[in-house]
Amino acid sequence: MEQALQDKFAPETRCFGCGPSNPKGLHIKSFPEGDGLVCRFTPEEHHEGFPGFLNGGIIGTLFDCHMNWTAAYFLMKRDNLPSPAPTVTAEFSVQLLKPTPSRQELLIRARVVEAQGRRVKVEGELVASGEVTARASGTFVAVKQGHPAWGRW
Ligand SMILES: CCCCCCCCCCCCCCCC(=O)SCCNC(=O)CCNC(=O)[C@H](O)C(C)(C)COP(=O)(O)OP(=O)(O)OC[C@H]1O[C@@H](n2cnc3c(N)ncnc32)[C@H](O)[C@@H]1OP(=O)(O)O
Repeated sequence: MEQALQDKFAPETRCFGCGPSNPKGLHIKSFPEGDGLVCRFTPEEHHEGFPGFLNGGIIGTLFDCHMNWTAAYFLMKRDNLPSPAPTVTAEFSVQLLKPTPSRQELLIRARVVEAQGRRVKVEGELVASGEVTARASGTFVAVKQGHPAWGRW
């Protein structure tokens, strides 16, 4: 199987949601598929909000990181960069449509809906057993040299 973008481009990073090197992180894995990226994530019991259902903040982190990588990968392709652009989250919002079951594999899809310069808008959805349980949208910005995140991935 092809490597996840996080493992291929940023194996040393420690982001709570997507850093492969954070021993306490979620270790999400994003893969290009169709016109966006997909991520499959199986929660653990300590990610629950109530028994059998996922905590809303964890859902937010899944979207935050996966949409961030969607923006970073989009900019890499658009601008012919050697690696994903160093993007940070400027804003994002999540709609929790129904409780998300936590004891199964979940699918998160994301795609770019608008891009201008360094700013990329992304939309995402979380699917459990074929049902969309949450949606999200966000704005991600590629940072310039001098930003605290520059060169830290
Ligand atoms: C080997 C290499 C491997 C590389 C591998 C890379 C992997 C890449 C994936 C990483 C994945 C990590 C995932 C971590 C996810 C976090 O946790 S990131 C941490 C949380 N986020 C932050 O700390 C960001 C804090 N905010 C900031 O630093 C700054 O406000 C920002 C977002 C960089 C923007 O500041 P700026 O660069 O000065 O940009 P600015 O000129 O003000 O705005 C640029 C554009 O964005 C728009 N914008 C700015 N802020 C906002 C906002 N809040 N809402 C809407 N639009 C906004 C502006 O309107 C402007 O739009 P245009 O006028 O150009 O159309």
